[in-house]
Amino acid sequence: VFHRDVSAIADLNFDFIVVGGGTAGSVIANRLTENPNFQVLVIEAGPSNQNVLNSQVPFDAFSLGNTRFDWNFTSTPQSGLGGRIVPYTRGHILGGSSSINSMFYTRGSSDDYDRLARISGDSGWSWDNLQPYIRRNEKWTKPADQHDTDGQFDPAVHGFSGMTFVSLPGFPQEIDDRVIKTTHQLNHEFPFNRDMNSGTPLGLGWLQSTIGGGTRSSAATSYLSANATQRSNLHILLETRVTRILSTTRDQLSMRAVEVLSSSGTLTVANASKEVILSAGTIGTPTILLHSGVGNKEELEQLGITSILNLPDVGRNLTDQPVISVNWATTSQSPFDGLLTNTTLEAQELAVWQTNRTGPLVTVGINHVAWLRLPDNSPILNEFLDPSAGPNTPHIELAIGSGMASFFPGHFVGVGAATVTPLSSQSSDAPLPNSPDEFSTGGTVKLGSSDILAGPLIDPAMLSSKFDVQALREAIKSAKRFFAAPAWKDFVLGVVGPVANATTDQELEDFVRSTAFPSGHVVGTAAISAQGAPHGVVDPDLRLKHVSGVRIVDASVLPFVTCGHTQAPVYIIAERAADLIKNDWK
Ligand SMILES: Cc1cc2nc3c(=O)[nH]c(=O)nc-3n(C[C@H](O)[C@H](O)[C@H](O)COP(=O)(O)OP(=O)(O)OC[C@H]3O[C@@H](n4cnc5c(N)ncnc54)[C@H](O)[C@@H]3O)c2cc1C
Repeated sequence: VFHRDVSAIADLNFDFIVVGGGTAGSVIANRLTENPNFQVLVIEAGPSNQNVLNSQVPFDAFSLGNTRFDWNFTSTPQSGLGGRIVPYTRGHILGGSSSINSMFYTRGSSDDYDRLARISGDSGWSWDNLQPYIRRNEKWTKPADQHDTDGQFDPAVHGFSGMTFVSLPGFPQEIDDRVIKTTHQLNHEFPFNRDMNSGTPLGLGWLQSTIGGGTRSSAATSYLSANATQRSNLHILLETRVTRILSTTRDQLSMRAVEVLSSSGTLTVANASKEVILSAGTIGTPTILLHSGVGNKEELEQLGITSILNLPDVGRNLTDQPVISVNWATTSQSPFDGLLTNTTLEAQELAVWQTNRTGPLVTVGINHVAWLRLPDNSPILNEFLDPSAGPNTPHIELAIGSGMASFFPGHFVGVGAATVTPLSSQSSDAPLPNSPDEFSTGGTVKLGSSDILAGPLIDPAMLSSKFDVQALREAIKSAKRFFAAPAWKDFVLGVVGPVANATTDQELEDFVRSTAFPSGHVVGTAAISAQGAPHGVVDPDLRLKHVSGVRIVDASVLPFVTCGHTQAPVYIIAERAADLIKNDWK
């Protein structure tokens, strides 16, 4: 049942209130309302995803930033980026960031989850024990062009009856054969990996995406499809912002109420008899907690916010993967090159998409990804403690695409390169921890004022660690080796843009610092830690530490970023969280 006005729920009683109808919030809403005895309210700040064409057409994913479907946050000036302020895109729409993201489906490595189990002291978060939840989420389906996918994935590691569609690329690129040939020619550096979601992502393989039938499959289209939203025990209040969570008894640390700002500007309070579940994302969740007086006591009091609980790690340890892009000119004659900039061709292809959900618009223009480790003898790994979760975990991602995905007209191939295990250190003289599991990054979400409507101050401390810069530098060198393979002879001409003339390490570093941007894979601001640990924000069962009635379920709880894109980990965490909550209220 959808509502747009807070008055519509005034007379209703809820067992659970889910704050944020995003990736995780949609999972929780669906799974809890499978129990007809649970009355659930979801409060989402953004509008409905219904009929938002750009959220449906995969190729249009990039057009959703800087619109009303984005919170339109920006970072604080980043000294690691030469003082630049960078956009901080976050979904402001039902389905949250899953309604606006690039749809890569990457679980990360088995090492990542085993590390989470180690950090939390809860073996329930290990790779093996999460397998049922991975399968509950995933609904593997054929690609839009129905091509033969034999050898392009491993069916044994996939779920076929879950909720969110996952498929291989549904439109061929002219470079596909050359990419695969390169895995043979440069087998040592870029070995073919049949399935990057098997727990061992290293190597180069076919990208899997949350796309089904040529259309984006988001948390809203899967978990909040009509099947769920027709349930009389599920209420979804759209275009309504939660400003704070509030104490409900004289015991300040029982917080089962939320303060809600309606679209017309009035403040009201809604109560949950069982739990409030914060699923407002890595930026939204700490923002709400800080406004509620849960955070660093001293910092909050300086802003005039009454402290309810001194929990200094709220908003700390914000971790994001820095990305750069590098392009090569080619001799291609492909009509689809520059599609993003050719409005006439894109309109024609949109008509094809609208008629039968095929054509180049069924992908984001990337068909392959390479996941690479820095060599064990790399000087970077001598200088820094290896930040990866283990030997099956890459440090670098190269997303490889033809000119289709290029932002300029012309004929190109390109890579989006990321440091997927960033360190972004607290300060250059911060002592090294004893083990990588103890790393905490220097990124933060803070408040600049007690005004509940003032935006958060987002500081990802991007490229503040030399490791992150050096890994990106290695990524560029690796991509150059990739396109120098014989497979690219007579096709690839040369690197374009400012990196073309960058040969020394300093020149490459200058390029990295002047062009890197955040990936959107931001985590860590309400991190899980072991039961009873003095640090962290939530216990292993995702309850807010020292508080009753509040759980956090979203990307903010990840204490470190998994070695890939983060929506699959969020779906997996949310599926298990739903089970934990249901079990607690049997
Ligand atoms: C541009 C971009 C591209 C990305 N590409 C990929 C990709 O290709 N593959 C991948 O795996 N991951 C990708 N990601 C990351 C992935 O989408 C996120 O990690 C994941 O969706 C986060 O889920 P979440 O539940 O934590 O938050 P979200 O899905 O962002 O949900 C939070 C929800 O809470 C709502 N909200 C926030 N504050 C309030 C409030 N005060 N009151 C009410 N509602 C509120 C928001 O509007 C939103 O709907 C991308 C992210 C971005 C931004």
